[in-house]
Amino acid sequence: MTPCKIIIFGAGSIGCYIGARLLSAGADVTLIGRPRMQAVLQQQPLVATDYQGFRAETWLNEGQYATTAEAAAGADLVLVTVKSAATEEAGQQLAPHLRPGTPVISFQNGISNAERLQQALPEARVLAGMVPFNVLQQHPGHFHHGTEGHLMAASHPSLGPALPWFANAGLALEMRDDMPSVMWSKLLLNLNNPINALSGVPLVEELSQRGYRRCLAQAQDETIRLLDAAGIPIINLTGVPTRFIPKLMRLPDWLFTRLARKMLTIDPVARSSMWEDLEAGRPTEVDWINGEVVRLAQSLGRTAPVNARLTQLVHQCEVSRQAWTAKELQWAVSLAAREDAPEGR
Ligand SMILES: NC(=O)C1=CN([C@@H]2O[C@H](COP(=O)(O)OP(=O)(O)OC[C@H]3O[C@@H](n4cnc5c(N)ncnc54)[C@H](OP(=O)(O)O)[C@@H]3O)[C@@H](O)[C@H]2O)C=CC1
Ligand SMILES: CC(C)(CO)C(=O)C(=O)O
Repeated sequence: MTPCKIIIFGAGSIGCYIGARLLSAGADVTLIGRPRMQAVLQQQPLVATDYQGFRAETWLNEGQYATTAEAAAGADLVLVTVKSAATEEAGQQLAPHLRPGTPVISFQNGISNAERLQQALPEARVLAGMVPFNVLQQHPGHFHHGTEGHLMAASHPSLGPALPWFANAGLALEMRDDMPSVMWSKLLLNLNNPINALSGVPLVEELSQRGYRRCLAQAQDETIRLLDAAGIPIINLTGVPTRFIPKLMRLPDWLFTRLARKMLTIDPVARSSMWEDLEAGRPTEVDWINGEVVRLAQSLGRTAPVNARLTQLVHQCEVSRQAWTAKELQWAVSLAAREDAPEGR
């Protein structure tokens, strides 16, 4: 295989998991992250597990973890795995160290991260990427992949040397020519992030309650209408056709649990990355998830009251840490939709 120096900028859940898998396949990987993760990984191996029984433990040597972007010098590929609020800073720190044309994949949720990263890294070739699965840091240094799906990124010849390393690591990376559709279709699934974060319970427990599912269905329906108006095709990323998901969400619990058995084969401990942010007292990515829907609506001269309300509730929760029962949240979301409806509708 062609040697390929892979830098992962953002040693958190996604960065450490992907890094651990690539390292376990013998890839040349350096993680760039905070000193607190470095301290953990000096005391114990980096552990990656998945829901299918995979487990890898890797003791990192000195060169495999760095706390500053200088370590990115000579990179053949950079994966950016920081949260959306840190995108510009990541780009600014990496910029002086990358060779012109270096491929950089933004493995981040939301719509605009790759574009924002490209602005901060004008000499690099920034490509949008998509991580469909959930990764939770179960213990410090132990990253667990809890749901199905494979990685996708914008197709580009510069990724050629890296692809066999991903395949060997059991992390298929699919090249796509329709990333706007991939990213918006993933965002439709991420609309559950604020609901999961506000519920305060694991994903399985939240999705088992119809009230929470109805909130998700309302946010998704609102977004699908806007995507149709904007002419952005929606693709299927799970076993259930994406357009059918809101209908599935509205079913009564007894029927939902029967029909969505596969969707609920999520690890009982898995939660959304937005819940993790709230729990850690960090600002969330809600402005880059529901906020993108509000901006899309504005660009079309329309409104997105459900997504606007969820954005507002998450910002409140960043301060108050108030959890919402399914009934309370459903009431708040329905009220927002009704207040926005023109008279007589
Ligand atoms: N977790 C998940 O299951 C999934 C997440 N995603 C998406 O992937 C992206 C990454 O998420 P996730 O891995 O959960 O995020 P994490 O917060 O776990 O990881 C990001 C890490 O990068 C660090 N970091 C940020 N800026 C810098 C910097 N300048 N220098 C060094 N380290 C830095 C952060 O430290 P600090 O916190 O101190 O800033 C943090 O440790 C997000 O866009 C998310 O939405 C997509 C699919 C699933
Ligand atoms: C995988 C999924 C959809 C899990 O909620 C996610 O993207 C996240 O947590 O940010």
